[in-house]
Amino acid sequence: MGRLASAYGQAVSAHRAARVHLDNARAALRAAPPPAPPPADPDLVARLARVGGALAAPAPGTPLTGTPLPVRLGEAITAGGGFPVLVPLGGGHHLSVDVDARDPRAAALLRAVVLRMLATAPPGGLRVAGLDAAALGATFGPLRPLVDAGVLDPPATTEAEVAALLDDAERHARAARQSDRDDQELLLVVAASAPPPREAARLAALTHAGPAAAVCVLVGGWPTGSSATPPPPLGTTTALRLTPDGYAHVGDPPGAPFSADGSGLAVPVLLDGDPPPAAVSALAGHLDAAARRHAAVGFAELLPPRRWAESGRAGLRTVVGRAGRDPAPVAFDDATPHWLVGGRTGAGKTVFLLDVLYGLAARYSPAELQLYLLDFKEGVSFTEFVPTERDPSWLPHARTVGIESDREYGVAVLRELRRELHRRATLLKRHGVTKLADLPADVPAPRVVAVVDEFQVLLAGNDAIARESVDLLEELARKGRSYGVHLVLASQAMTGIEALYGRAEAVFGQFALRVALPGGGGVLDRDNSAAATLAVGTAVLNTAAGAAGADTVVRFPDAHAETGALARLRHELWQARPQGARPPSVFRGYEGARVEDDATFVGLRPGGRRPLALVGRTVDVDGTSALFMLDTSPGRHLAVVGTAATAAEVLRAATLSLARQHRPGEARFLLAPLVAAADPAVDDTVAALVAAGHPVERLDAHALRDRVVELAAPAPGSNAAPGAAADPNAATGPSAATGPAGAAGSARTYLVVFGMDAAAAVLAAADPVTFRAAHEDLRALLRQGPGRGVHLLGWWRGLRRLADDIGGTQNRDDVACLVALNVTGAELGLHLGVHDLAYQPRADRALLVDRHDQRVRLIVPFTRDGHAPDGES
Ligand SMILES: Nc1ncnc2c1ncn2[C@@H]1O[C@H](COP(=O)(O)OP(=O)(O)OP(=O)(O)O)[C@@H](O)[C@H]1O
Repeated sequence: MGRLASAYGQAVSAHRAARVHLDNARAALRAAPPPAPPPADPDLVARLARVGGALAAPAPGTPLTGTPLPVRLGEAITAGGGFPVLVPLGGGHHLSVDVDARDPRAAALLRAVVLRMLATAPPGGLRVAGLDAAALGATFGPLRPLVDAGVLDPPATTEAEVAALLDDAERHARAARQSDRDDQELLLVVAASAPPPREAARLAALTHAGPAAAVCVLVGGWPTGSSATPPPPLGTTTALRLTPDGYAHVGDPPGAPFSADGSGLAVPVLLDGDPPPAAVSALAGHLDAAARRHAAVGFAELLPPRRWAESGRAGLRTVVGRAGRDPAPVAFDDATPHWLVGGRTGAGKTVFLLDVLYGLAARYSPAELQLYLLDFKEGVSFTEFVPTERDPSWLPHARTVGIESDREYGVAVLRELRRELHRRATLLKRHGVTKLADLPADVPAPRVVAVVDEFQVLLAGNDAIARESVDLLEELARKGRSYGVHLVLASQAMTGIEALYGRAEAVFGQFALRVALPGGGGVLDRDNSAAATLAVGTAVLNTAAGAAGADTVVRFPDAHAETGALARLRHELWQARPQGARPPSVFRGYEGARVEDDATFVGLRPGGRRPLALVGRTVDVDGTSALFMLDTSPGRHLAVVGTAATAAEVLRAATLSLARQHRPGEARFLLAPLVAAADPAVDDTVAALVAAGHPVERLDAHALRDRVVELAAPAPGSNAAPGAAADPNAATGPSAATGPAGAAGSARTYLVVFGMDAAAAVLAAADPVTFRAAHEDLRALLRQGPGRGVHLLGWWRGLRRLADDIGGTQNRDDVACLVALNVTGAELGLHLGVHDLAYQPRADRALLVDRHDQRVRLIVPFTRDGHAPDGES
């Protein structure tokens, strides 16, 4: 109230100042008395007095769009005395002056009217846009403080700027007509001079648009009366003509004429002059503070009065900020099932998504809403939704969260969503309905919102991942509407995505809601420039898949600036989580994997029938353990291939996981550290095996050869010989646990070779007596060893060397378990005889291939803390 009173005070002082000016002007004119006023017309005087009474009336804060506001232009000079002259402006009424603002009287009048209207409008209720090609903006110079306060746009002076201003005004008019409300912001277009014919016609059209368009035009240089090239007619406009004697003639205001015959006010009018600079500054200061208060949208505005009170059955709705002074709603429903969000980096995309996600999470319980969150960029977009050491809370709606995700993880999430679609299809069929909304109320069916930030990463490159992603996105977009699965695809660049193998329309046609943040105009139609001038913190929402004319500009709160409020809300929702709720499965692309943290590893116990060799964490939705089952089939051996020293880490993890499945003495471990790069991993493995009580033997290349020969053709009577332990899978009970390290009684033998290729020469050398190379024994061992409980786990530093050892790629099934590190997809495809193997070698990733069950998986290989990911041997 205080603010309003003060605004009113400003207005009154501006009026007073104008009076002082008037008196001064009068004094100046005294020497040249006014033209003889017409004989006193009691009727006119009475009418002017009535209108004059209204001058005191306009209360500050009066909306200017619904009904016109009487605005003072100056004082009528009559024989009976002076009266203020008021004309209606706003509410669909306009003003023209016959000379342009290069005439100081016209310029001063335009400025005075702008100031009066600003002083009367509610804060944020009036925006002023100026055109001044004739004086290059000088007309608006004295109003500079209003530009700084953000209520007056810097005047348009060039042809392009004038055209852009008119674009903006027309957009404003269309949007206002659509929203059709009384308290709509009024756009005051002040043309200091008439623009060229094309633009003049557009300006004139605005005056015909009616009150609902919420535009008021003040234009100078618009001749009245006859002229060789008459300008386009204006609608609902009071025409002002400056007369050479220093006075003005005021035409009849439409709807409230001064004259009965259309001749206008019959007395000369002394126009008000410039408002004093102090009044301009004071008003600007007031409006600036008010505008800032008005512009700041708080995070609290996005939240509902009660948590989890809404049902998502018919769709999801939230508030994302403000459009003008109103809450800006957004929805995932039949009309806008999927969203496409664009904005250059730093435009506030993450903030916008956080606003939406928290808004939804506060309205809908986890029984109504599930979130799948996927981010491909470096950053922290969704980290706050997952538990950390510092903050154990998580968002109970979140099912999966991918941070700095791999493309393979992205595809895994999309596949999981497709499975969800299929589950829902079955559910709907069972209930005989075709839409989620038609399911009986007691059937739980939460809506799913899947957010993919920087989704263009998924589609980059013409590879198998890109092709599968497009297929999945298309299917999800097409069926998601009926099944309550909604996509939000966000990107900083739409270029390149448009191609989408010619299926852009099939995919993006379903994305009815477009959100353009600064620099994100690419999500709108080519001819829709609504996002061209956005500032950070604002966005264009378009509900017609980007088509021009369906745009709403919204301001959304800076969630990053209110981390405390966000954390409080998250904790509140976390505390309210349903009993038994599990935290989301999290994939952090930058994080290594430790076998000691693996749930399967922790659960391993002696006594299992088929030992598992754990090698890493699968890049999938649940981060499942990547493992091989070492059963008795020929070829159940592990080859880790590549020059990266990570291979030694993988062998360590595999060995330690196998060791957990045997009681001391049930298995023996023969370790051959043949390359220096493996030494730290070997030492650690040996220490762990010994500490667990397992027999361990270290071999050099020659000892390795001897063992290979021995294990390929075991001595009669050895437990490892055929027949003695016919089924090693069965020989894991306590009765089989005999003998110390290396004893013949071991039921399992693991030959772990760190740098198998370093033994190639020794294995290839022919025995001087038998002329047989140990390579042949190796191949026999590979085929027959598993049946006798003997498995080889080896690191080969290249695929060629592996192929040489096994006797050519045709024997590839003799080492059926493969972990490929830094070998190329093409090389690997050649080795495996597989075309189109999408694998890009990179740090901290490996490809798991199991020849026997046709498994191919991207994994994060197990390493120890401090292991340098791409350390090459
Ligand atoms: N509504 C807002 N009001 C004020 N500042 C904002 C608003 N939204 C975002 N910002 C500011 O803009 C900056 C960038 O925001 P944000 O991190 O969301 O951008 P982004 O588009 O996700 O960028 P990137 O893609 O590079 O991560 C932040 O510093 C943030 O505080």
